Amino acid sequence: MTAKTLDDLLEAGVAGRHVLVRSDLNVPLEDGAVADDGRIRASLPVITALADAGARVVVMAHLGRPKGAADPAFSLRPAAERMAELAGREVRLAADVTGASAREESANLPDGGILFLENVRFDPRETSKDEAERAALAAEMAALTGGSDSSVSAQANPASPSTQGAYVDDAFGAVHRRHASVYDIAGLLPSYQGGLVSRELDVLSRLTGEPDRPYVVVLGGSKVSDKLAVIDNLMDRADTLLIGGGMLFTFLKAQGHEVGASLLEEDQIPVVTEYLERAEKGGCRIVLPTDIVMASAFAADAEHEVLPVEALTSGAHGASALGLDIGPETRVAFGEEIRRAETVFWNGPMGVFEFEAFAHGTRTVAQSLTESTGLTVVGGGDSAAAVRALGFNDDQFGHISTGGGASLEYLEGKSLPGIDALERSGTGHGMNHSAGPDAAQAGA
Ligand SMILES: Nc1ncnc2c1ncn2[C@@H]1O[C@H](COP(=O)(O)OP(=O)(O)OP(=O)(O)O)[C@@H](O)[C@H]1O
Ligand SMILES: O=C(O)[C@H](O)COP(=O)(O)O
Repeated sequence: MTAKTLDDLLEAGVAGRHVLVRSDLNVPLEDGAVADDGRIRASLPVITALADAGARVVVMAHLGRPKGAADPAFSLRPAAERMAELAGREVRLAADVTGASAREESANLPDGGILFLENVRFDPRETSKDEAERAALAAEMAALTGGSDSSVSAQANPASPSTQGAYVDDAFGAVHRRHASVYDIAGLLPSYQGGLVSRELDVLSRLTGEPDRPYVVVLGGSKVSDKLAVIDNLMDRADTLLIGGGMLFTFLKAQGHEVGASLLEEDQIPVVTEYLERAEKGGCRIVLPTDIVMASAFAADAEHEVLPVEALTSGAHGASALGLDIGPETRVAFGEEIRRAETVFWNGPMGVFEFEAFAHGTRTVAQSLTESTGLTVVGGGDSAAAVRALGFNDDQFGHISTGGGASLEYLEGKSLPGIDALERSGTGHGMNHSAGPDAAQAGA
């Protein structure tokens, strides 16, 4: 089962047609402005390629997690404005998702025009667990492609080839969500995989297939339980796992060390112990830090000292001390492992990089990736933001995944609803397309 791609759609011809594009424009904002435009830049090529080919491009995206109602703090306006700057052309923004404004703006969109719908999560049906609710919203979204007669559903509309709509999913960061604009919509229109999704899947599949060795996975961050399933899957594939960030303290605790007030997930200790035993029996090496930066408090200016891991056993550092970064000896060791690797996947900062005093581990890992001659992949929203905040450029890495949860779920071997929906659409199974040239293609 393969999904149809953007090239298939461009070949079929898009001039004068409405094309709904789902993008992941979930970017951090600071004082109402876009703080990191990585996801906007990554979404630009598909949108401009369609507009350049004469499509009427209707972009759907979410921002943050508003509570199913319009909330100006989560408006896509800053993202639309940034997109307009980057694209050097007008980008219009509807005042709602599928309401009167969206219908009117969409109907009046000229060939080559770009329209953003408002944050799709302003409509509670977008993320609803109720399939019928999601389906109703998806039908309204699909109807936006039907010209001015928005009351005609996409299924019922025997649209002529010149007006028939299409759907492109380019939101890799959201493909793990069973949401109306990601999943349900693909059952209503001829659907295509965007170039960003194709590229992400292409790179990430090299990590689950036959990666060049040594294959080193660097894991950090703060969500220990989220990442344990990834460790389970990757232990059979990677040669070495380097463990840093908040998650390392559950490993140290499992080895009998005292970790004070450091991040700890006590209930995961048996799981972690099993991983350490599995690693000892051969196969994958799990490399833990040999020294830690212990701080007196979780603060940018907290007093701190470097302690060798053995010194943690006595608990002399006190119950309120907490580990906020890997130490200098560990930085050197991790750096060497990374530079020797032919394939590196990194997810999760090594320390609290937001505080300069505890950013050294993350900076060293990022620097070492840039010095590696192999394939280097950075995955995870915070990890991508960290490398940029620390002054690195995207092109210093083989690939910076726009997906956090999505890339992890992919590496865990989970099926991704957004991808499944496109593949089903590609084979025509369970689809309900309107007639037209793409309907024939979708059933091919
Ligand atoms: N020792 C530590 N103690 C507490 N927090 C830590 C520690 N090391 C790293 N962190 C925090 O981990 C956070 C990032 O973790 P997370 O697991 O969310 O990363 P990610 O997977 O890249 O992001 P996302 O989940 O958004 O895709 C950062 O905010 C960082 O400050
Ligand atoms: O930031 C992300 O990982 C994606 O945009 C998905 O966002 P979500 O976790 O709120 O669904």
